[in-house]
Amino acid sequence: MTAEALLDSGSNSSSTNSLFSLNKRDSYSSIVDHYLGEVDDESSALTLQYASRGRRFSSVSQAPPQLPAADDKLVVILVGLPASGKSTISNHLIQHFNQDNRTVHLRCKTFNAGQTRRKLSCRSGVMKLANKSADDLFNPKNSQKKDQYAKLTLDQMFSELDDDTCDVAIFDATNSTEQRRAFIFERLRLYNADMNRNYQITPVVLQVSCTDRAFVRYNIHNKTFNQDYFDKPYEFAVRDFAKRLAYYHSQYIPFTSGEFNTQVTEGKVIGEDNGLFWFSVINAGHSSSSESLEKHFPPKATHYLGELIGSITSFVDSYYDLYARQYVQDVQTFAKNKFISRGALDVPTNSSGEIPYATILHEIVSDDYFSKLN
Ligand SMILES: Nc1ncnc2c1ncn2[C@@H]1O[C@H](COP(=O)(O)OP(=O)(O)O)[C@@H](O)[C@H]1O
Ligand SMILES: O=P(O)(O)OC[C@H]1O[C@@](CO)(OP(=O)(O)O)[C@@H](O)[C@@H]1O
Repeated sequence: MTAEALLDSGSNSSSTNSLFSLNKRDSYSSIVDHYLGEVDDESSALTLQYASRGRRFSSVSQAPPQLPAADDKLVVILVGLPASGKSTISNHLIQHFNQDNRTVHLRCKTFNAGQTRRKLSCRSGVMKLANKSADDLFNPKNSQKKDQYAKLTLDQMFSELDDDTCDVAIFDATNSTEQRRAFIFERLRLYNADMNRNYQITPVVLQVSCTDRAFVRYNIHNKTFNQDYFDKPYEFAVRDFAKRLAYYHSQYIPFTSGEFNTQVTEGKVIGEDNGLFWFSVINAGHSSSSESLEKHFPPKATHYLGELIGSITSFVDSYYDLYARQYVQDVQTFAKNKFISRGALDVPTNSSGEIPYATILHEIVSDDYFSKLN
């Protein structure tokens, strides 16, 4: 099945939104241009069939440890529910790469599907409210619409990797279904098999999960100040985000070793084995993984790839100590407080100009709410 068919299968909705009625093969840039009136002649549609070729990884002796091998790129595929900490942890990963001798020279960039959505659908800067379920992007019935933003973001990512403007690309989306991830892996294999492409890309899955209810409440609270919700009343924002999260829970399939093995096998079968790596951060590193996380090096892995994977391994292993202690303290402090000032925003407050957030948060994101999540 092709990458396009993979994403289209399983989705039975048809959209009337003009963005989605554009030709599937329109690139991110051309669609952004269409909407924002910017000029950019980039085209990154993937239309090829697999064309197997020899790997172009340099041998160990050719690749100085501090420098990227000429044709090696890394894509970090984030997997995790909304508000699990994906964007925060990926920013920390970039900070870590910038400080690690092995990776300090790398140009890292995040490609965020949520930003693409906001850029294209919140043109006034404000997220429009869905009046009916057919307009609600996060309702699983409308997953095809959300997939379009992910596809555009991926197009942009491949285009920038191929233009050599970054070495490590982080694909920041929930990527919460197996079907979505199969699509991404398929796109990566197509890229690697394309004789006209300049690089070879190795995928890394970074699964981020958050099961601690105090962490989830704190994270949702912080989400209500982001670009989707800054203009909306606190209670509305919490309710809307909680609904979004419940939708995601209803279709979330975590990455597993079974899926890992399937993807490794697929790469070998078509002769495009670029390796695959899987890492996991649970509760900001406060909990450890019960699963055996997997590393599959490609047949001609370079020293450079080994250094990169070593750097990510040390990041994940020390994540809590180096990046999350303050966060855990903040969650504890937050759990003790009851009010917050919401600045000049026109939202209901008490007589001191504060929002009784704890009451609202615990009423909506209640223990009952958690127990009903799938
Ligand atoms: N590891 C973490 N360190 C610090 N803050 C975090 C962490 N994880 C989550 N948060 C808080 O939760 C909020 C939501 O996290 P975010 O990274 O945006 O989640 P996601 O990208 O999965 O939707 C952040 O704005 C931040 O305040
Ligand atoms: O397409 P998926 O994988 O769901 O991911 C993109 C979506 O993730 C979200 C989930 O809330 O990310 P973000 O919080 O970064 O804004 C949405 O904004 C965005 O539309």
